Formats: sequence, C-alpha cells, structure tokens
Amino acid sequence: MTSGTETALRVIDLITGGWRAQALYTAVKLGVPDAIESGRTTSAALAEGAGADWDGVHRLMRFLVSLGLFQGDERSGYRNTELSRAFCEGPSSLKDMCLLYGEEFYTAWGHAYSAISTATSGFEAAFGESFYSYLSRNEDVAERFQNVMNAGNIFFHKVPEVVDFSGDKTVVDVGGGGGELLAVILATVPDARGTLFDRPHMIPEARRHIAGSVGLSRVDFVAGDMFEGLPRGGDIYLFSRVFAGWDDDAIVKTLSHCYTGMKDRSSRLVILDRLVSDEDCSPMSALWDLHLLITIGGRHRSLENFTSVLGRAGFEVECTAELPSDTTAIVARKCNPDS
Ligand SMILES: Nc1ncnc2c1ncn2[C@@H]1O[C@H](CSCC[C@H]([NH3+])C(=O)O)[C@@H](O)[C@H]1O
Repeated sequence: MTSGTETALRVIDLITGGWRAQALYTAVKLGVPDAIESGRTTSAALAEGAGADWDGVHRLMRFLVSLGLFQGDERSGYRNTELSRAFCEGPSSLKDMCLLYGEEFYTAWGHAYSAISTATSGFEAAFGESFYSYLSRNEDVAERFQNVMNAGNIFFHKVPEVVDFSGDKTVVDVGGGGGELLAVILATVPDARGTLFDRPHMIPEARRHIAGSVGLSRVDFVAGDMFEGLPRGGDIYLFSRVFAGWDDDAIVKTLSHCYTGMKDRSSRLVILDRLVSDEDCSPMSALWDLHLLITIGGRHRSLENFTSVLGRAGFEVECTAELPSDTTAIVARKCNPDS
C-alpha cells in the first residue's frame, strides 16, 4: 500500500470514528452482549429478543465482528470477546457509560463546533439547560451518570497508598458525592475519621453507601455549599474530581475556606484530578478536557494552573503522585503554616 493510501485510510478512520461509537452504542442498547451470554447467538435470535429488525441487526453484527468487538458468524453463532463482555450487566459494567455517551453526550457533541468556537457548553446548546439541571429532572439519567462516575473510580483504592491518612486523622471529603472514596479510605485506615461534605441532595445516597460498607461510627455528614464555607478542624481536606466545572476565582474561594478551616500546621489539602499539559499530553486527558467543555463548559487544569490557584489561596504544592486512570494526587500545605 502506498503511504498516500495509508494516510487516506487513517484520515477516513478518524472521520468515521463517530459511526463506530454509534454502532457499538446500538448493540449495547439492543442488549446484544447480555443476550449472547444467555445463548442468543444468531442475528435472528438477537433481533427477536430485542424486538428489532433482523436485517439491521445482521448488518450491525457483521460490522462489529469486523472491528473485533464480537467473534463468530451467523452459521457458527456470535460470541462475546473481552471487549464486548465489558458491557454485560454486572458491578463494573461499562453499559451505562456507553448508553449515556451514545445518547445525551453524543447529542451534546453534535454541537462541538459552536461549543469549541465559543468555549461554552455544547450540552446547553443542545438541551437548553445545564447538564446538572437536566440530571436533577431525569432520575434515570442521574443514576446512569452516577454509575459512569463509579466506573471511573478505579484509582480510589490507590489513594491511601499515596496520601498518609494514618494517626487519628480527620478527612474532610469536599464534594464527596456518593461516599465511595471516603468508604475506601476508612476501610483501609482503621484509625481515620471522615466528614463527607456535599450538597444536601447527595447526603442520603452517601449515608446509605457508607452505612452499607464501613458503617457510620467514624463518619459525619455535612450538607452545604463549598463556596460559602467548609467544616472546620480537618487534618486532610480532599477534593476529588470537584473542580472541573468551576473557574479559578471560584476555586480560590473554596480553597480559602479550607485554609481557615485546617486544624494545625500538619494539615494538608489533597486534590485528585486528571491533569493536562501542553507538552506530551495524553490523548485521554486532552479528550476528556474537551469533553468537559462540551458537557459542562468546564476544563481539566495543568499542574501550573493548580499551583497558581493554590498560591492565590496561600498554599504551596508539597508533592504529587500518579494514580491509575491518568489521575494525579496533588498534596499542598500552607505557605506560612503558622497563619
Ligand atoms: N457548591 C458545592 N458544594 C459542595 N459540593 C458540591 C458543590 N457543587 C458540586 N458539588 C459536588 O461535587 C461533586 C462532584 S462529582 C465528584 C464526586 C466524588 N468526589 C468522586 O470523586 O467520585 C458532586 O457530588 C457534587 O454534588
């Protein structure tokens, strides 16, 4: 093959990437991976089970086999691969991610040109309201989004390895969401205590999760607004994936509450987030940064950006540590610990 042809094929591959995502989404929406597991292995059986047209399912399966997502054919029957099995129902299933990305987020990405040209949310252009306001009105989508966030939790179990929570410390998990991270920390560090701080509507879900995992004896729940104030007396203030939707001034405000709330000179602030950089940025971080713009008009930040925002609130970076899923832990302390 000439290099010109190779280039053309690579370009066509990029141009048609959205088609591949939608074909996969359709198979997941039709329930194909679970149906194959339960023994429906021909297009006719898959189509019947999903109430769909045989011809469409047959052509979809032919394409997805060619991509390596499924194996087999009409005669021998279709089989799941390691890839398609990731979408079967189960605790770490990526099914909800595929459905949310194939529906609301795909529609939002349809407005990528205006979103990127104006650096504003494509979701709002598409749906006429913010993503979070849409979630507050659509319980099933909100549940799907929570499952997507949980699927991204794969770095949580490593957090106690890079941050020292031992020694009777109190961890204030700001924007602690459903309580999954705090539960992991308390399960790993038996003498740690936790305060989960979030908006009022998140507290019942967090309480339910923590009650069912590590129990409630070492946890307080505080409902509030991190821009108005934070619980005082914490040894470690944790901000996991909470800053993407806010501008620098808003973040400085929250960090300033953290500054006045810290217990003593040994207290630390920990940010867990995906970072971007202009040199050698991983495609995943750069893509997710764009995705934040399209969905919530937000962004990922560089380490320099976080360092500057922390500096404005009186903090300096003590160290950083890499976590799975392209996530970085930034540990910061007061520049002047006696203030
Ligand atoms: N103003 C606010 N004050 C407190 N929490 C907030 C505020 N705005 C958003 N949040 C919460 O910030 C969280 C961001 S999602 C991140 C959840 C969790 N820390 C994790 O890593 O899985 C959500 O739970 C929001 O409810």
